[in-house]
Amino acid sequence: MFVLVNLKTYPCDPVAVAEAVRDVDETTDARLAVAPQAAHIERVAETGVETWAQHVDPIDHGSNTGHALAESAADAGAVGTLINHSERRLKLAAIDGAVRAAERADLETVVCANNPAQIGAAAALGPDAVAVEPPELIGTGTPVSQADPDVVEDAVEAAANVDPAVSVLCGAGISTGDDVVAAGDLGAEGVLLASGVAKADDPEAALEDLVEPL
Ligand SMILES: O=C[C@H](O)COP(=O)(O)O
Repeated sequence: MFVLVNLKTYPCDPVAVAEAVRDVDETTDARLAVAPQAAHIERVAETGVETWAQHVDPIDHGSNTGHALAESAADAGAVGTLINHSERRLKLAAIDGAVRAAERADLETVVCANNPAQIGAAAALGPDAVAVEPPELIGTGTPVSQADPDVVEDAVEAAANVDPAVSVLCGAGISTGDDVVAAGDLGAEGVLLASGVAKADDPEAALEDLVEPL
């Protein structure tokens, strides 16, 4: 299972969480990675943890003030990027452009979507993976794998119908090892999570619980 920890803009210490993710990664067969704010990518990557960007824009080098250039994320140490997170939505053409920009910079891609229909559309754009996240469950602590298992199974089916090479993650409310196991049982190859680790009093203990059954 792939466990991707998104730090969003939570007021955690990104390096401390990164070190916790790195240390727990060394204890498990699961693949762990962390997605900090753009300004923290370099410091986080220097810890040795697998580091992802939270977003890149559909742009190339040039006149694009304030945009996130895929090559800059890669230069800072990112190896992948989220695209179209529920909190950073893009229009379809921009999602396509962002996937192409990430490919140009050799970044792995996870395109997020709200529901199975959007997952099918996202898979058609050829990312490495898609992540289904019902927005109403994000940050609630109520795991999508238990509260809305159909959305995960339907997302897995929708992606497979379009492109079986695109793997499926699920996210929203996931904070325990049981939640991750449930996600895997529904066909997800990984989970995207944030508050369960980034807002935990002890992120390393939260991560240990997440990977314990894997
Ligand atoms: O990127 C992470 C997702 O939005 C899930 O967030 P959450 O784990 O806080 O529900």
